Amino acid sequence: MPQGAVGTAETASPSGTAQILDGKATAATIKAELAVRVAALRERGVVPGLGTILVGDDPGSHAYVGGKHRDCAEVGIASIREDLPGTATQADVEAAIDRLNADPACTGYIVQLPLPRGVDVNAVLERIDPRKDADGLHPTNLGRLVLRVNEPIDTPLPCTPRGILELLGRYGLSVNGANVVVLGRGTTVGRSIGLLLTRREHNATVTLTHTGTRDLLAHLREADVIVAAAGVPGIVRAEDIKPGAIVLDVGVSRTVDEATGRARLVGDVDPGVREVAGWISPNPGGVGPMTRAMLLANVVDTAEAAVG
Ligand SMILES: Nc1nc2c(c(=O)[nH]1)N[C@@H](CN(C=O)c1ccc(C(=O)N[C@@H](CCC(=O)O)C(=O)O)cc1)CN2
Repeated sequence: MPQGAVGTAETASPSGTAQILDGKATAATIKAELAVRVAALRERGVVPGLGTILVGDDPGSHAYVGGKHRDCAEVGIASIREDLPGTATQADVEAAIDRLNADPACTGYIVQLPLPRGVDVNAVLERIDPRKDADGLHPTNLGRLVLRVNEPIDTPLPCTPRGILELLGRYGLSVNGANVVVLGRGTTVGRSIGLLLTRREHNATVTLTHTGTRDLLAHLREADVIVAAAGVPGIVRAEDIKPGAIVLDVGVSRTVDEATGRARLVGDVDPGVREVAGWISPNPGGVGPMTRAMLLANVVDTAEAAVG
C-alpha cells in the first residue's frame, strides 16, 4: 500500500487526479480476513451472531439491513432479524431489544437508524445491553471513547468512523498533526469521528462543523483532511479545498437523475474535487462498504474477547 503524508501536494498523483481510497476492495479484503477468524471461533464452538432491528419501510434502511445479513452469511456469522412495522410503538421496539438482549444466539446487534418519528432514539440506544452493542452507540461505549483518550479501547467503535480510520490506515495515510474538518455533527459519523481522531494514537486536530458554522469555506481551505458527512450534495467543491487534501465522502442524498429519470445516490463531494484532492474516497464504493465491514469486525472482536 502507498505510504503518504497527510494533506500535502506530494500525496497527489502527478496528473492532478486524486488517488482513490477504494473502500469496496478494502472491505472485501477485510471480510476475507474476518471469515478466517470466524472459522477459528466456530472450531472452538463459538458462533458469533448479529441481530438487527429494523423499524418501518424506508427502502434505504431495508437495503442496508439486507446487506448486513448478506455480509454475515459471507463470513460465517449467524444472523437474526427483527423487522417491525412503521406503526411500532416505543414499547414494541423496546420489547425487540429485550428479546435480543436475552437471546444467547445473538452476540451483538444493531438498531437501524434513523428510527421513525415518535420513537425515542436515545431511550432505544440506552436499552441495548452495552456488551451486545455492535454499533458502539450505547452511552457506556461512547462514554469510554470520551474518557479513554490514551488507553486502548476494548469496546466496539461506531462503524463509519472505524471504517474511515481503517481505510486511511490500510493506505498508509496518517492523520498525526493534521487539520481535519468534519462536516456534520450526527452521532453515527461526525461526533464520533471527532472523538476518535483526537485520541492520542491518531493525534489530529479536529474542527467539527455544522449548520451553525459561520464560515465553512475558511475551515475547508485550511483542511488537510475533510470528512464530509453533511448530507448536502456537492457541498465540498474543488475551489474550496487545499490541493493534495484527503477527502472522505460520507454524505448520502437521494436525487433524480435528469438524464435517465431514475433515482440515484449522491455524496457531499462535487466530482471536480478529484482534480485537486490528493486522495478521495468515492461515493458509492468508499466509506459505505467499510461501514458494513466494520460492523462485522465489531461482532467478531466481541466474540473473540468473550472467549479470551
Ligand atoms: N444503526 C446504524 N444505522 C445507520 C448506520 C450505522 O452505522 N448504524 N449507518 C448508516 C447506514 N448504513 C449502515 O447502517 C450504511 C450506509 C451505506 C452503506 C453502503 O455500503 N453504501 C454504498 C452505496 C449503497 C447503494 O448504492 O445503495 C456505498 O457507499 O458504496 C452501507 C451501510 C445510517 N444508519
